[in-house]
Amino acid sequence: MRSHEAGALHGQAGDRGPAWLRNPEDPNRLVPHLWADGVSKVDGVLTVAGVSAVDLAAEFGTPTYVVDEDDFRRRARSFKEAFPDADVYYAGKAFLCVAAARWIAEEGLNLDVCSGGELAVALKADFPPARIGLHGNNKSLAELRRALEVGVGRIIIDSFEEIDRLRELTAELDVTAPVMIRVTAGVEAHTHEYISTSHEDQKFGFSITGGDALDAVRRVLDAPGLELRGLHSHIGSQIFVTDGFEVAARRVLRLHAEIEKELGVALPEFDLGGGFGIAYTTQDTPSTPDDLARGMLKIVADECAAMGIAVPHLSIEPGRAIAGPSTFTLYEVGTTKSVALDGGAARRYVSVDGGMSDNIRPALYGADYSCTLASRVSDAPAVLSRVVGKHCESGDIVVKDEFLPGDVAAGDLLAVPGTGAYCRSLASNYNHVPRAAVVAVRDGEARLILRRETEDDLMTLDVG
Ligand SMILES: Cc1ncc(COP(=O)(O)O)c(C=O)c1O
Ligand SMILES: N[C@@H](CCCC[NH3+])C(=O)O
Repeated sequence: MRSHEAGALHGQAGDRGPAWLRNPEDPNRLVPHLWADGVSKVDGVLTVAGVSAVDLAAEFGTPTYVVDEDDFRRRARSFKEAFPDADVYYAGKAFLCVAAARWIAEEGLNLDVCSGGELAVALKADFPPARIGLHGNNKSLAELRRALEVGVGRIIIDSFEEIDRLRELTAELDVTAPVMIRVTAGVEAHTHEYISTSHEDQKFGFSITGGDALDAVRRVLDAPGLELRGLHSHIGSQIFVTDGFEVAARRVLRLHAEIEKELGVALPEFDLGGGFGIAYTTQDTPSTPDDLARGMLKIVADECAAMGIAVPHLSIEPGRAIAGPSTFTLYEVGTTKSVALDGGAARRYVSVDGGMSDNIRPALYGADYSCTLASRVSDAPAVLSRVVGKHCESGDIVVKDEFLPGDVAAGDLLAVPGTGAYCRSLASNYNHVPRAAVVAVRDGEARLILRRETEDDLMTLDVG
């Protein structure tokens, strides 16, 4: 893992020099760590698990998210193997559909859902409810009721109102709800402000320093239908600097120990959350699950030993680190333009047939991506290019700066790696563009797992 300066924004624009200061990479070769295991180039054509991008575009159209199923499964398994004594909850908000939920179940992971909709997908996939955790800072009564009725394994409480709602619902349904309490440890996660969740001034969790966390613990312990399993801390997403996890673990374990000493309750569990960063560009060098496990398990063990408490049963919630690298988005180029810049330089704009409706992350967080020509070999000199979408926004950027062969033209296919997390799940219908399809590829076979929306789908909602 590379070391970072505190405060740098990783995977977001601004954490590295401008692309034009870097050397262009050979456009006919891939930088392996940005792509799923099964992806390579054969005579310039991108292939995944033995299927060519040209064939995928012909069969499924573009834009399409293409998942290397084995890569997704391998990443899920590698968290399980690195944390053998912990429960690994895949964070479904990163990407969820029935097929993905089944892969997660088959690889032995648990599932974190954060809405009634995600819960419904999990249930449609026959995901065992006891292995599901329900998150959310504003769960509705209906969502809580459904979770209790189907018997989810745990509900992560995020507000005082939720404690009252659960108290009433558990009495009405005559059930006991296993719960965790989400706390904010007051740490800086060194990621984009919008995906940072453990500083004090934000909406998630109960503050430890402000005393709400202990208050929530008392109230839950007082509620007859609630069984408090432990504390939960999630400090943010796309994090590379592991100090944040360490500080948070220490602070939460101190509260855990205080609960044992002051209230006489030894909580059996502790959830460390997710947030592990992935490589979007050549500048990002993420930790492996093994690295993460070594660091996090040691901190927990050392801290518990220092405080004289038993090590609680741990859980983690990786989302992006499982789904993100498994997928690339395949686009077709429609138009190109060269624009003169101050100082005599030019920028080449390459427009593709998707954009912020299938990947809002560049517009929302200034996130940086890379891309490659996927449909042919090219010997044309590389030109600094900006890949943009088809939406009516100048911020509709897919890849801010990339060296692409100067002959890229209408009809070429481009592929953007690392789009498995928070792209389809954050997709929109902006400009009434139907949401893109998701195709899983394994052993030379491509299978549609989420079909493309159609204009008819959009019209069904418009009741005139
Ligand atoms: C509570 C919780 N757990 C897990 C995750 C997954 O985060 P990531 O996809 O960065 O691993 C999130 C999202 O940030 C979250 O809010
Ligand atoms: N949507 C964010 C991550 C949020 C994680 C959920 N709390 C991203 O794309 O980076």
